[in-house]
Amino acid sequence: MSVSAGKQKVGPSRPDLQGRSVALVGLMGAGKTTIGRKLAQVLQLPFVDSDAEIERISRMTISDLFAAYGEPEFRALEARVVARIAEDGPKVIGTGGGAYMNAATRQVLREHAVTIWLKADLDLLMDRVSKRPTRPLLQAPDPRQVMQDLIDKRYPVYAQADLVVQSRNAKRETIAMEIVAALEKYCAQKDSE
Ligand SMILES: Nc1ncnc2c1ncn2[C@@H]1O[C@H](COP(=O)(O)OP(=O)(O)OP(=O)(O)O)[C@@H](O)[C@H]1O
Ligand SMILES: O=C(O)C1=C[C@@H](O)[C@@H](O)[C@H](O)C1
Ligand SMILES: [Mg+2]
Repeated sequence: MSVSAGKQKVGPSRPDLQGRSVALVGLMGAGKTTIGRKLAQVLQLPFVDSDAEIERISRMTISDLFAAYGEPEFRALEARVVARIAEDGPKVIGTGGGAYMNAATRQVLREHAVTIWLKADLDLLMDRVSKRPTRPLLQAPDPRQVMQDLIDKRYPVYAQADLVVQSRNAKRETIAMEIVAALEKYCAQKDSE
């Protein structure tokens, strides 16, 4: 069976995920939500975004949750939501940027998903996130420095993901198909172990 993203037809087969989900991790602006949605179409799986799910359940925006309850409460809620999403059958999961920093969340994702780190450089991230003021951590006097600090702190942890795909200003379909190719290789190798 061949898979296609939009008009582009690429790749001979769909990865055999053996019931696992695919979870995208990485920093704010890397494209987890945007690419995740496209990837879900290609893999014919449901797409769930943990930030959107948190907003739906709480009926509050992420910014309002941070303001009303503080970051630690948000993180606790996020860990519960990601676990529930991951345990609930195969899908593509777009995680919030900080979700993978939680050790219990990493464990849940190890058990239920193939994790992909969408890696991006500072300029790309800043270009992307500067368009909308929806990310509370970046409502700071020097958001670029905040992002650099997050890169320093988080990249060694994101590096624990099963696969790394470089995010860049390429078509969403192109990045999604790179992920499919990486998944095919990864799953084929796992199956032969
Ligand atoms: N390949 C791409 N080409 C052009 N724009 C893109 C691409 N991928 C994402 N974007 C844009 O970059 C912005 C950030 O993307 P997105 O919201 O998917 O990031 P995210 O990783 O989910 O961030 P967060 O952790 O804050 O949820 C969005 O405006 C999106 O439209
Ligand atoms: O990187 C982060 O810590 C965050 C990323 C977003 O997805 C949201 O989950 C929130 O703005 C926090
Ligand atoms: Mg997102």
